[in-house]
Amino acid sequence: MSENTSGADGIVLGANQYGKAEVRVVKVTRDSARHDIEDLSVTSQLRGDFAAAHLAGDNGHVVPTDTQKNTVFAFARDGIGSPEQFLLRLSDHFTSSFDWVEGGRWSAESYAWERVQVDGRGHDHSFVRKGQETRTAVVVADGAARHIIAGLTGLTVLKTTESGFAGYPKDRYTTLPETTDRILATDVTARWRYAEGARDLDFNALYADVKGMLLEQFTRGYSSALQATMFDMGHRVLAAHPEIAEIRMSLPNKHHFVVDLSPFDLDNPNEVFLAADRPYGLIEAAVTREGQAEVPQAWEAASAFC
Ligand SMILES: O=c1[nH]c(=O)c2[nH]c(=O)[nH]c2[nH]1
Repeated sequence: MSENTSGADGIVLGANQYGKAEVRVVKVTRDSARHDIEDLSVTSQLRGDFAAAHLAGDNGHVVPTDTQKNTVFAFARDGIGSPEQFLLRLSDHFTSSFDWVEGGRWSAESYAWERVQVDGRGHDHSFVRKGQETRTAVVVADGAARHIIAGLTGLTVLKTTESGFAGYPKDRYTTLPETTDRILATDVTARWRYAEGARDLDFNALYADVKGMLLEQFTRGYSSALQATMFDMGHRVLAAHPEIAEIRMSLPNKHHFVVDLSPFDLDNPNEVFLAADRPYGLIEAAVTREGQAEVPQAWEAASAFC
């Protein structure tokens, strides 16, 4: 019986990974009376030779998920710095400590806090959760290679004009009226992959800059479709940042329908809308660089195993 075959019936173990999911770690830095806080949900997953555990009940290679969780807390003792650096450190630790760990996937969500304002000044040790987006990071280790994907999700934006949708094909099922003045609203989910070999970047500064560019580009000019606005947002980021190889976005088109107020003898010059929650358009694309090699294994791991 080969190592990954369960028997003579030809049924074999396929790709696998395992670890601890959603380790909620909060690090307070308290070198002075003015504290800082970092708040993460970290997932650690190991890949390598774990066939014996699945096929023979032999746990000799199974670094417990409990140990993976403990390692997250122990490493946080030294500070987190940026989610990307923290995940890189975890990836280096597990792949160098255990011969049979050939790679893995380490991901994090991070939640931003800001100081409570008291008398016009940010409080030393009281914080209020920032209600905007969640920052995301994924490090995939594949032998010596490290794929780093940063991102954000839940960045809700809306513009009340300078958006339209016209010029589309019509068939017998088309009822949508063309418009040159509509609300454009979406929840931005974006992930961007750093170029190979990028390890020592200022990931926090890059994150702030990319988020700012996505927001600013959303405001700019007339949007002929969410597709065009999405491409412009991605283009802006890649043009400014050579260290970013590609960016992918998933944008729900959160429809706002003008309500017909004529039954009440009222006009409605684009002022009263029904904000529909579903169905919604879903506009997704990658913005990348011509001639650049694709790295499907990094993206496969960015979202989920299955
Ligand atoms: O920006 C848009 N893109 C579409 O593809 C589309 N389709 C649709 O019905 N409305 C819109 N709006």
